[in-house]
Amino acid sequence: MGSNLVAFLESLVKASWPGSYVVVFAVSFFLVFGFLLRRRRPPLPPGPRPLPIIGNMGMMDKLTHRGLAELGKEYGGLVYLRLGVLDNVAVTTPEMARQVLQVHDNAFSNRPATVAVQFLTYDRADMAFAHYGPFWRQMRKLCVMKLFSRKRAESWASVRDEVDAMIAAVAASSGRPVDIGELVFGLTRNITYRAAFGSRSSEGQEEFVTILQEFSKLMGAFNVADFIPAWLRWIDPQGFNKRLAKARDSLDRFIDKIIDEHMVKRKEGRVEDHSADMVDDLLAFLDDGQAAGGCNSFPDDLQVSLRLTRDNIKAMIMDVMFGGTETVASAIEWGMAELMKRPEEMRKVQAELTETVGLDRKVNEGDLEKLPYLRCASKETLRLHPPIPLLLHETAEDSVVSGYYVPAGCRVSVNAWAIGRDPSAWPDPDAFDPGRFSKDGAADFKGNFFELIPFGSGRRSCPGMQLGLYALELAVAQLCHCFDWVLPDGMKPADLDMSDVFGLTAPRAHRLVAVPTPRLRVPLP
Ligand code: HEM
Repeated sequence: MGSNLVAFLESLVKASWPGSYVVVFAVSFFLVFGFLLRRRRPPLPPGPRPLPIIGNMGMMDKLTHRGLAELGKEYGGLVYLRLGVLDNVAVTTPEMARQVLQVHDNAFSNRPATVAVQFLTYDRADMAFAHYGPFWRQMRKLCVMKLFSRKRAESWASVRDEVDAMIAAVAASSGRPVDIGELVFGLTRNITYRAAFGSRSSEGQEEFVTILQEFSKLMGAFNVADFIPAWLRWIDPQGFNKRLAKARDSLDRFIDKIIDEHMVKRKEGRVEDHSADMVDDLLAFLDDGQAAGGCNSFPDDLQVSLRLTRDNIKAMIMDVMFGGTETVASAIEWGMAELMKRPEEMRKVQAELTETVGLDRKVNEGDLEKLPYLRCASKETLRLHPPIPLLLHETAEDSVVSGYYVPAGCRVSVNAWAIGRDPSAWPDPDAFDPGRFSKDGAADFKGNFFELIPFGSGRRSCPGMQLGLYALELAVAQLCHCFDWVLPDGMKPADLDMSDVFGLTAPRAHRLVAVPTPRLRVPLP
């Protein structure tokens, strides 16, 4: 290759074409400059040797939280993989997570998006996939101050009411096996649906669930287009593009109708602050010449510059549905499964509930902060089973982390699952032991304790954390307080299967089924 190039340059000079000296000089300059630059650049992080063109695509089955944790043990906390044309780095230790999410957070705060995600989020018109920048900052403010804030009565009321409805459904099945997985997935879907659209009608919900399922399949599917150069994507050998267009059309039809109904309600002045849902909140920013007014009671700095399109509103609603449904459902189901596998831990949680709440009423919101062991059990559940096992980030610029070069546009997977089970951070890391948190007061989710990052840390951390924790703790508290549970068909706790499946979230591979019997002295409604 080198000798061919030299021969080519010589032939240019021999041809004595007037421009040839300029071409020879320019090519030589760029070769020497490129060589010097690469020599001065620190090495890429260690990792398995990539093959020409396809890189490490032969190891696609390793790209799960478990597979990447194994690679981390072999190569260290920062592992480099090349997938087709894409640079990838996996982060598997608390210290490397701190480097990426805190020390170099400016460079690591973009989000990667597959072809499907890009299309289904209306070209990153949402917050979760928006690149870090002014638009994302304004959306984030809107979420933290309004959509998911403590003051937003409708979201919190929907958690309370829906948990009560779930407890009534369990009471009606007393003495018979209950599919807890199915139950809690329905619970969180109802909570987010109602918080987003204000409606409890199950009629529209079924259509919406079908749309969500198709979105979820498309976002998680393997698509060749993600690994080839952009100019070749039109080939679309798997016929993905048609399915993507159809899925987005269905969402357009569904949400446009809801937006239109909400706009009529706003025009007629029928929206009040306390009953506003997320569509109402977002419509206050719609760029249709009639923004503001109605239920808009935002802090001044938010009212200044945020103007949304219908696409922004649709994409944002999908963020809430995806961000708040499977994550919370998976955490509740794992929490209940761990407590059933360790009956002595279930007894400790129930003893605390009996002592604090008594057996004559259900748990209410105010009780939660007086239940420290329940909080420890929630932390332990999220340590062992972070609902989003890989936090997906992308670099905005070239960086050097712990002496290794990470190029701009590199996809970064921070392995929250591996970090929660890192043996140098957690003694006996695979054991469910809530008591470990009673001793360690520093272990919280505020973002500075990198050994425990189920909600991420830093700029892109979860804005729905308070709402998610509230739903998780209220549901687990209510299920443990109102009922005693045994596994069906004489199954022993030790036989309960605890395997998971890998996707954007990591739910249980097999749904948790158990038999409830009432525990309170008062009848449940
Ligand atoms: C147990 C419950 C939950 C867990 C464990 C969880 C976890 C996470 C994680 C790990 C991230 C990414 C952090 C990062 O990349 O560094 C995230 C982001 C996000 N979550 Fe949650 N989440 C939960 C509940 C919720 C709820 C209830 C909502 C909304 C109602 C929500 C909305 C979001 C959104 C919109 C983002 C994107 C933030 C951004 O990119 O700036 N999450 N969540």
